[in-house]
Amino acid sequence: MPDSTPNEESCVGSPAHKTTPPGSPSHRALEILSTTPPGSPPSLRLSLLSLNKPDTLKSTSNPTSKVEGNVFAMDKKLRQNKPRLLLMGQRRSGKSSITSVVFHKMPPQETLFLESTTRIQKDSVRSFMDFQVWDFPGQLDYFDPTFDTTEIFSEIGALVWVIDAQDDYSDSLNRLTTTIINLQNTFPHINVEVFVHKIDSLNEELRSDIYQDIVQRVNDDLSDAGYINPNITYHLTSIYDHSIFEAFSKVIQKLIPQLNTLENLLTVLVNNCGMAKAYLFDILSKIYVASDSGPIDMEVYEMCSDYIDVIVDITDIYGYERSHNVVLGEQMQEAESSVTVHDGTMIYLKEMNRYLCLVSVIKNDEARDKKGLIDYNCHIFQDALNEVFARNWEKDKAVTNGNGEQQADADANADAASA
Ligand SMILES: Nc1nc2c(ncn2[C@@H]2O[C@H](COP(=O)(O)OP(=O)(O)OP(=O)(O)O)[C@@H](O)[C@H]2O)c(=O)[nH]1
Repeated sequence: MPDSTPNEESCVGSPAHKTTPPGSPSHRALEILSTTPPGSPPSLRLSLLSLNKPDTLKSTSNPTSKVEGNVFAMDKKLRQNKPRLLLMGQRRSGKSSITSVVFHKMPPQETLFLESTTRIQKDSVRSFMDFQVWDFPGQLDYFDPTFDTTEIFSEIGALVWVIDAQDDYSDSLNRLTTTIINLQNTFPHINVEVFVHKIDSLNEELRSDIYQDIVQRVNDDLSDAGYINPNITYHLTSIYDHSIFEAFSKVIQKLIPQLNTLENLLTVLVNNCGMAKAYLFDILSKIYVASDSGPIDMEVYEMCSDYIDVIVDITDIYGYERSHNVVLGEQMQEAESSVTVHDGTMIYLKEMNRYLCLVSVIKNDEARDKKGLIDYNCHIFQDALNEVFARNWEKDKAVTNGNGEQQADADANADAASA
């Protein structure tokens, strides 16, 4: 199983120097572009301290019943283990294409040559959060007594049901509702995410009709079976545009316990820097982990997502090899880049750690002229972010000598082997 972790060495190091160290008087920099009263402490840190508490999947009810026991087990396992995304649906609906495009950078056209999946394909994704993606063969009946359904569904983060919108989807809907009904007894809290897929060749009107039809039929079937307001989210997707990344982002975000914290941090950053929008992206998959509280503009999102490709491509060609054991001294370790496009909009990208990068859009003239300040604020944001995740890779980073990196790689290989 390939390790989908982005390679730290593929990042471009900016020749710029680190700005004023935290704790210096210019900590007030955050306030210069903001309405925060002078002298306030950095609000990013305050947000972090007040919000950095796991707040999902808590249950105080009696764990003796089977269902409640499962909720507890899921809660515990999701925190300790890698949550699983199960990709299910009919044959040729596009499941393997989705994992190949999102997690393996396969160009969409090449999915035409993918062979049908015959056994469960398990991908282990190592990133800001480790998770697994299980691609099920379309014909598999996982409620067959020979399958251990508890084993399959117990550590599940989300069930992603892929429907080919260009085909007759009646059978797929029947299987979907049967699956949900079967799971209701043992795992009632599972997130079901329905991808109404292959919408690229459908016009707007047809997309909307098919979407409505699917939602209606699933709701009707489930309410006939006695389930009102099932926990299902629908997404219109295609591997030929950004919609599949957008949909996967939404699925992954539900699994991040720190999502509220991240969104608050980004909102503070955006407000203080005069940014129009900011996204925190997973560099390898281009899934966005969080964004500020402003509305999502697909055009801006696509621009930010494309910009990551530009930087990663340039890095592949011109980036330098970083030796694990060399101290970089004053030089910034993070990639950083900005470009101003035809309408004066600035796109600003900054690597946050080996997995995540911040991409923001700045339209405000005053803000654009104060890039040094934005750099500084992003450093504060970076510190806060790394505290939120407080992960092993940060410990590795701190160990600039010794074998920290090799140990991390060994861990990665061990994980991949066991997956
Ligand atoms: N037009 C279009 N075709 C797609 C899209 N996604 C996948 N396909 C095509 O759908 C076909 C089947 O895709 P697969 O990914 O192999 O389907 P699968 O669900 O994994 O199939 P099984 O392995 O048999 O279960 C391929 O020819 C893909 O190129 C999409 O978004 N739009």
